[in-house]
Amino acid sequence: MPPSYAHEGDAGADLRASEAVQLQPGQRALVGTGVSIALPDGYAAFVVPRSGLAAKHGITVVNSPGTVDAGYRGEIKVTLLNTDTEHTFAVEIGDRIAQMIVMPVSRAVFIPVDELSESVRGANGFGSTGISS
Ligand SMILES: O=c1ccn([C@H]2C[C@H](O)[C@@H](COP(=O)(O)OP(=O)(O)OP(=O)(O)O)O2)c(=O)[nH]1
Repeated sequence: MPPSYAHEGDAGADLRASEAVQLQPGQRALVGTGVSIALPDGYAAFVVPRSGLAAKHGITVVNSPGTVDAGYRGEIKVTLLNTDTEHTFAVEIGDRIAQMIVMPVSRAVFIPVDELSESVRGANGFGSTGISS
């Protein structure tokens, strides 16, 4: 089995294709990795694109970041998308198609309140900063 990380210090563990797929321009495909994991409670894994595939070939992950729940025991699959408008992209078995980042996560619970605490930003968003009034 190849090492999980391409280099010491990498945050993302390599996800490799367990099947060969041809991605036509604009086409997406759910690609198997042959990997199943059991994350500890309080952790999640996120499936994210590889920068090199994106920059060189326009290959991305449709649902990036794909969320792998701690309770999931099935095969991790990658929803690859070929954003290139001209070239078909060939995925071979064993190719590194994405990476997986494992992180501790908190689980949010919504609690209804009448008022929220004040902040400098308040309700301003969507490009509201850096504009002179
Ligand atoms: O890129 C991904 C994203 C998810 N999964 C697996 C692990 C995850 O735990 C499960 C469900 O993912 P998610 O919760 O995003 O799917 P959903 O569309 O909300 O469906 P579900 O009803 O199964 O939760 O699918 C993958 O293999 N790859």
